[in-house]
Amino acid sequence: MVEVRDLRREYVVHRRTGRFRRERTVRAAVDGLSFTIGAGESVGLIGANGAGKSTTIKLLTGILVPTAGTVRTCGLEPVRRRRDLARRVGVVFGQRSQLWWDLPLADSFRLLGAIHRLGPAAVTARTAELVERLDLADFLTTPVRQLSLGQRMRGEVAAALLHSPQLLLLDEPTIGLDVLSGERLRVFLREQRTEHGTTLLLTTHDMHDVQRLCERVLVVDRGRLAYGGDLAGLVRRVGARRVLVVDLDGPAPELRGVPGTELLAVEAGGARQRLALAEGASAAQVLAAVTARAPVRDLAVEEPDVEDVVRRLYLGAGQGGT
Ligand SMILES: Nc1ncnc2c1ncn2[C@@H]1O[C@H](COP(=O)(O)OP(=O)(O)OP(=O)(O)O)[C@@H](O)[C@H]1O
Repeated sequence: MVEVRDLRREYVVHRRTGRFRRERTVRAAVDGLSFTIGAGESVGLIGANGAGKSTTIKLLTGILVPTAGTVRTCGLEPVRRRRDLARRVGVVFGQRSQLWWDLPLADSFRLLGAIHRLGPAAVTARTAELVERLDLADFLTTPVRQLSLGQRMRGEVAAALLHSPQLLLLDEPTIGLDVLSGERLRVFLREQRTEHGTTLLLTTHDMHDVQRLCERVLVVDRGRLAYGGDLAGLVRRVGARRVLVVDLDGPAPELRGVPGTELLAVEAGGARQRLALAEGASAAQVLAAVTARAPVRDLAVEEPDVEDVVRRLYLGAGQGGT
C-alpha cells in the first residue's frame, strides 16, 4: 500500500546574516527513509517535533516532491499521479481544515461526492452511513466555521472517507480533542479498518492513539527511521514506564522507597505525587503500600508519553541500540 525507499526531502532556508547578506542553508527534513506498509495495516508515525512526520505524509500524497528516493502510494507515484491517487487515498490534517469553511458539512459532502464522481445514490448512502457512525446529524447543516473542534474533526474524517479510500492518512487526528471525543474517533477508525479493510497511517503525539489504533509504529528521528516494530517492543527497548498519579488528602511526606516505584515529582506541597511504576510492578501492591503511608483521595495511571518514549529511545540509541 505504501513503499518508501531512501526517501529524502530537503528544504532551503534563507537566513539574514547582515544588512544585505543572506545565507542559504539546505536542511534535510527527511533523510534516507525506507519503510513499507501492507494493505489493511494500521501504522503510527511518531517522533519528536520537527522529526519529519508531516513532511513524510506530504510526500506520500504528492503535495511535496522528493529530493531523492522513491515513493509509491497505492502503487502510484504520488506527484505524477496525484489525481488518480486522490481517488484511493483520504487525508486528514488535524491542524488544518480541508472543508469549505462557509458551507455546512452536508454541502461539502455533496461537493466532494461530485469531485470524486460518486453518483447521487452512492453519496446519499455513504453520507448516511458516516453521519450515523460519526454522530454528525445534529450539526450537518451548520456552517463549518461554527463547529466545535471535535465536531469539525468528525466532519473532516467523514469527508476524507466519503469515497471509501483504500488508505487513510491522518496527521495528528486527535490533537486538541477532549478525552471522550478523541476516544470516539479512535473507536470509529478501528471499525472502519475492520469493516472496510482501510489501511491507516497516522502521525501523533498521543500515546492513546498509538495504543488503540496502531499495530506497528515507525519512529522518525531527524528524518531517519529510528525504530520500526510494535509498541510493546518499543516500550521494552526504551524501558518506558507508566506513571501512577496519587492525590492525597492534603500535604504529605514524600512517597520515597515504595517498592516497585520511583518518585518522579511532588506537587502541591506533597498533596499530589507522581510515581513511575517499574515494569511488572503490581499496581494493587503499590497502592496498598501508598495507602499505608497516607490517605489517598484519588489516583490515575498515566501511560508513557510519546515524546518521553522517543526521548528515551534516542538516549538508548546513543548507547548502541536502534
Ligand atoms: N516549508 C518549510 N521550509 C523550511 N523548513 C521546513 C518547512 N517545513 C518543515 N520544515 C522543517 O523540516 C523539519 C521537519 O518538519 P516536519 O513538519 O515534517 O516535522 P514533524 O515531525 O511533522 O513535526 P511536528 O511534530 O512538530 O509536527 C523541521 O526541522 C522543520 O522546521
